[in-house]
Amino acid sequence: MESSEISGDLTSVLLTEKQILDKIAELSRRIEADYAGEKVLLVGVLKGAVMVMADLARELKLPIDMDWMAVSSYGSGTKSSGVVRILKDLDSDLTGRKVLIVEDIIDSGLTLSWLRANLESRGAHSVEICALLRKPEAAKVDVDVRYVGFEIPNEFVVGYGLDYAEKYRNLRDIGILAPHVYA
Ligand SMILES: O=P(O)(O)OC[C@H]1O[C@H](OP(=O)(O)OP(=O)(O)O)[C@H](O)[C@@H]1O
Ligand code: HPA
Ligand SMILES: [Mg+2]
Repeated sequence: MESSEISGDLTSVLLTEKQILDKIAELSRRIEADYAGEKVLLVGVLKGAVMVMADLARELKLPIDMDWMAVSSYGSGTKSSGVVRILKDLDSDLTGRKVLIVEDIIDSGLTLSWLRANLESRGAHSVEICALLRKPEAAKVDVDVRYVGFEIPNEFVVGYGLDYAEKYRNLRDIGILAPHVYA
């Protein structure tokens, strides 16, 4: 995307590509220490988590499997509907697996609290969460997250996988979406 096309759509850049990649490296070192000698199943939550998943998976010096699930609670707006739908299920059997859910953002927490319960009910050995971003002020339910990259203010953000109406996912930085875009 041309920066001239989107510069007016962002109020500011919140996190640069470098800050994001440094954080993913830091989280990877913690994950490697916690799962040393074990095989982890990374479960990426489509579509927002594709960039985090791609960078985290390549940064981790651990044997991993990767699988994907697509759930949606936002439709095309900026508010969670609270109703989580499975759009695409996992291919893997979770029995006895050490599962690490990889997410871009925890906003209300509704998606992840539902997803964790869903995956736990499939007989996984453990289900932990790695989320690049969390908005503490937006939490509607408490989610126990082992690995969090950044706590961010309660603003709608886009880029690095995060969209508004399917746009902006390919921005390398994460920026705050200008209210005029969705007003
Ligand atoms: O904590 P919550 O309030 O539940 O919000 C977080 C979820 O919402 C977004 O996904 P979305 O459902 O918009 O789908 P997408 O990943 O395809 O963009 C985001 O990627 C998280 O998965
Ligand atoms: O701030 C956000 N940006 C993009 N997608 C999202 N899904 C939940 N919160 C957000
Ligand atoms: Mg998502």
